[in-house]
Amino acid sequence: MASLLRRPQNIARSSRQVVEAARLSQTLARRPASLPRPLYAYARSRQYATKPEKDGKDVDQSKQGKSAKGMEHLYNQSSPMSPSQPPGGDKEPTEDTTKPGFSKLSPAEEKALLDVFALVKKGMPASMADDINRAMERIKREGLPTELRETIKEVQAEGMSPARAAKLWRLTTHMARETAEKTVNEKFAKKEEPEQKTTDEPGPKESGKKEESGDKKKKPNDMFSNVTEIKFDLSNFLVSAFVAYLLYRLIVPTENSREITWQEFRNTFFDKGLVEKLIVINGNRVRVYLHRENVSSLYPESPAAQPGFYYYFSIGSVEAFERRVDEAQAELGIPSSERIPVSYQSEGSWFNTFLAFGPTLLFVGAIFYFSRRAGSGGGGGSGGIFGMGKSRAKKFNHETDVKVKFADVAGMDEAKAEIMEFVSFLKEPGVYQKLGAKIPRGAVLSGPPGTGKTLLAKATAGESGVPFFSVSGSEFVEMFVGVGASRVRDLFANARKNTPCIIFIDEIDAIGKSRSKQSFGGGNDEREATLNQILTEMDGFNTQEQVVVLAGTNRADVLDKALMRPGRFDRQIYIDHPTMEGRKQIFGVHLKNVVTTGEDVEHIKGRLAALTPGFAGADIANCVNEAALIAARTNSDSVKMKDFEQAIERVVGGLEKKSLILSPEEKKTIAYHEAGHAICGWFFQWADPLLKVSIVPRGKALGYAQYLPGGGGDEVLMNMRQMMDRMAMTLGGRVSEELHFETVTSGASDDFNKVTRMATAMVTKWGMSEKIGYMYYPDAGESQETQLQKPFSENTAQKIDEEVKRIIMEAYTQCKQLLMEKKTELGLVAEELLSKEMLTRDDMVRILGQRPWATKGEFDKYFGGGRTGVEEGAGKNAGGIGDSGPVGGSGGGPPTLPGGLGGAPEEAAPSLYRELQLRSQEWRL
Ligand SMILES: Nc1ncnc2c1ncn2[C@@H]1O[C@H](COP(=O)(O)OP(=O)(O)OP(=O)(O)O)[C@@H](O)[C@H]1O
Repeated sequence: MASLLRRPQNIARSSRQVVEAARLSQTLARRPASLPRPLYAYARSRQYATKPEKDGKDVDQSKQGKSAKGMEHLYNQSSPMSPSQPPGGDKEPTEDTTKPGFSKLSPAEEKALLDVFALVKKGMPASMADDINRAMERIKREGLPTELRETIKEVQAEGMSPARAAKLWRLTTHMARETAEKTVNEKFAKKEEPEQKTTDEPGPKESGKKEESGDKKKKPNDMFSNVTEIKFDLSNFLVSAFVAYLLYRLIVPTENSREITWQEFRNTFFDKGLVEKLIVINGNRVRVYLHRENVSSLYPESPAAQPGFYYYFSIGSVEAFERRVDEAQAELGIPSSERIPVSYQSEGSWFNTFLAFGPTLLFVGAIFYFSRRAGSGGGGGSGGIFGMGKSRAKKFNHETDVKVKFADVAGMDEAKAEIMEFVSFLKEPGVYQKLGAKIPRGAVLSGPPGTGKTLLAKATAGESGVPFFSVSGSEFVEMFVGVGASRVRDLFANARKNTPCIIFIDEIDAIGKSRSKQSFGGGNDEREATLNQILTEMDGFNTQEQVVVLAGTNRADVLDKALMRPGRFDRQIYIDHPTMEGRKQIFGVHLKNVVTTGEDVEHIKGRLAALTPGFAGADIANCVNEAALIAARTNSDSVKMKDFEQAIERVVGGLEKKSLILSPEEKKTIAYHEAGHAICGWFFQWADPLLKVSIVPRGKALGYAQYLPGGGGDEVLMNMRQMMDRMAMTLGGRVSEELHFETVTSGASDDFNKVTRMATAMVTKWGMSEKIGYMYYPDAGESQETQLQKPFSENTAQKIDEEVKRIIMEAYTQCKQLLMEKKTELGLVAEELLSKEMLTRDDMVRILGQRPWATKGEFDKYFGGGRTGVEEGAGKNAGGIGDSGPVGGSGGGPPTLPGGLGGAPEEAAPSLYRELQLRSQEWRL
C-alpha cells in the first residue's frame, strides 16, 4: 500500500477502473441474471489497483493525486483497516513513515488506542506516562505489523481461538521488544554524540581527554543498567496495553452487526448478487457475509463495507429458511452449481463462556487468595499456594544475627558442658572422625517453660559460628496432608546445602507426639506423616554430614520413642529451674543491662536469688525489667534493691488492689489469719522461715505471707517432719480465726486445698501411711485407665480417706497446740500488722525475739538473723510429729520415695514436691 501511495498516477488510473466497475455493477445489478458481473468488475479493479503500472507516462498528469469528481469518497480511506492517509483526494500524500510489513492505524483505531492508553496512564508516575506517550507516538508513526492487524481482523470476524491468541501474544511481544531496543539504541546514539564533540574540542581540554575516555569505557555499563530498566518497563507496558486493547475490542465491540429482515436481505443484497455466503448460527439466526469490495463500491457509506461488520436476520426454522433460499435462487435463475453456500455453526456468547468458567475461576481465585493470606501471616516470604510446601524456618547468619554466646547463658553448667560437645564437633569434626567416633545427630532440650532452652540452642549456634535454622514445630502443621512432610524435606534439604549448620525445632511436641497417644480419638495423618518424615530425614544423614538437630520441648515425656532413640536425638538434656547459684548467675547476666550505680551488685544478686526460689530464667529477666520500670516511674537514677523487691512481689502476687476497701472487721480477721501463719512459720522448726507478711490485698489474695521454702536452699526432697510442719503452718490461719473470733470465714479454703493434696500424696504416693503401705496410686490425670476407673478398691478408697483425714487432724492438733501456747505473741503480731499493714522479718525479730531455729544455707547472709549452722536433727522440733505421730516410723529420717530418689526430676513424686514447694511461695489468706 505504501508503494501504491507513492505513485499517484497509479491511483488515478485504478480509480478510473473502479469507477467504471462500480457504475457497471450498479447497472447490471438491476438485472436479475447479472450476479457474476460485479465480481468480475471487482476482480479487475483489484488487479489494477495492486499491481503498479510499469509505465506511468500514460496517466494524466493533471489528475495526478486526485480522484474522479464525485467519487472522492471511494478514496477517503474511511475503512478502519485501510492504511492511514489524510482525508481528501486533493491533498498531496504526506511522507510515509510506515515500516515495511507495517500498516497505519485508522483514526477510529487510533482513538480507541488513545482511550485505552489514557485509562492506563491514570495514576501512573510521570516517567511511565512519558514512556506510554512515546510508545503511542511510535505506533502512530510506524503503524502496526500487517500480520498483527490481519490476525485482529480474523479475530473480529471469526472469534478468538487458542492459535490466534498465541499468535497475537507472539506478535505484540515481538513488537514490544523491538520498540524497547529501538529506544535504547536512540539513547545510546544521543549519549555518544556529545562525547564525540568533547573529544573533538581542541586546546586546554586535551588533558581531560583521558579521563573522559575512561568515563566512556564506564558508560556502557551505566547505559546497560538503563537498558534493562527501559526494556523491562516498556515491553511490559506495551504487551499489557495491547492485550488490554484487544480485550477491549473483543469484549466491548463497536457496532459490528445489525439485524435486518428477510425482505431487506433479499432486496438489498441477495437480488444484487452481493451475498458471498450464509452461516446459520445455532439454528435460529443467519449471518450474512457479503462481497465486501462490491458492497463498498455500491454502498460506500454503508457499515457493511467495514471489515468485521455483518448483517444477520432471525429465522423460525432451518427448513423454512432453506426452502425460502432455494425458492429465491430459483427465481433468480442461479444454476445449482453456483448457488450461495450455506453452512451451520453453533456458538456461545462471550458472556456465556464467561459464565461457564465463572465458578471455576472464582474457586481458583479464592484458593489463591486464602493461601496468599495464610502465607503472608506467618513466615512471610514463602507465601501463596505454591510456597505451601516450603519450609518456614528462619535462617540466622552466625556473623550478623546470632550474637548469643555461652557467657550469656547463666547457670545450667551441666547442660552447657553436654552441648559444648556439639560445638566442638562442628568446629573440629576431624578430631572425632579420626578416632572412629560417630557424632551425635541431635539433642532434645526439655524442661519447664522459660528455663533457657531456646537461648542455649542459640548460644550453640553463636559459639560454633555456623548457620542456624530456627523453626517452631507448629509451623509444620497445616490443614493439608503432606504439607508438613514437604516442609520437613525442604528444611533438611536447605540445611544440607549449608553444612555445617544447626537446625533448631522449638516445641517439637507439636509434631513429635507419640503416635500411639495421638491415635486415641481418631489419629492425625498429617502429624504422623510429618513425624515420619523427620524420622526419615534424621536417619538419612550420613555420618559425615555436619547437621546438628536440636529440639526444644516442655513435654519430653510425650515424644515418640522412635524420635528419642540413639541415632536420632541421641542426647536428652533436661534443663530444670535454676538453683540458688544458677539464679544468682542469671541475675548477674540481666543486671548488666540495668543501671545499679551505688549498689553492691554481689549482695543484690545473692539476695534476689534467695528471694526467688522456683523462678525460671525468663521470670528473672522479667523481674529485672519490672524493677527498672518501677525505678523509672519514680525518676530514680538507678535501680535500687527496694525496686527489685517490689518487682518480685508484683511478679508473684500481682498488682496491689488499692481500690478494694475492706471493713475494719474484715481487716482484723485477715490480720489474725496471717498472724496465725506467721507464728507457725516462726516457731515450727521444719517450717519455711517467714520473710514478709502483709494484709494489703494483691491479685486474688486479701493478704499474704511470704516464706522461703527449704530455708533458701535448693532441696528437692521433703521429709515427713517438714511436711507435717508445713501442713500445720498452712492450717494456722483457720486455727487463729477459731481462737480469736466467734465464727470462722471462708478465707481458708485454699489452705485446705493444699493440705488435702499434700496429705493425699503422702498416703497414695509416698508410702507414708502404715495402713495403705508402700503403694502408688496414680491420679486421674496421670494415665488414661485411671480416668475411667479408680486404681483401688472401695475398701482401699475408704482407708485412704481415713488416713488423709487422720494426717490432717494431726497437723491441726499440732497447730492448735502451738497457737494456744503463743496466743499473746499471736495477738501482738496481729495488732502490729493491723496498724502497719506489713511486717518484715526484722519486725518479727523485734516483736518475738530471734527465731528459735537456725536457718540453713545462705538465708541469714542476706536476710540477717544471728545464728547459722545449727544442726538439723530430730528432737529439736517444737511441734513436729517426727517423734510423736505414728506416721513415718523411720525415726525422723527422710522417707524413701517411690519412683526412685535419684531418678530423673520429671518423675511424679519429686515434681509434686516441686509444685508444693512453689505453691508455698504463693500469697495466701
Ligand atoms: N540461663 C539463662 N541465662 C540468662 N537468661 C536466661 C536464661 N534462661 C532464660 N533466660 C531468659 O529467659 C528468656 C526466655 O528463655 P527461652 O526462650 O530460652 O526459654 P525456653 O526454655 O525456650 O522457653 P519455652 O519452653 O517456653 O520455649 C531468654 O530470652 C532470657 O532472657
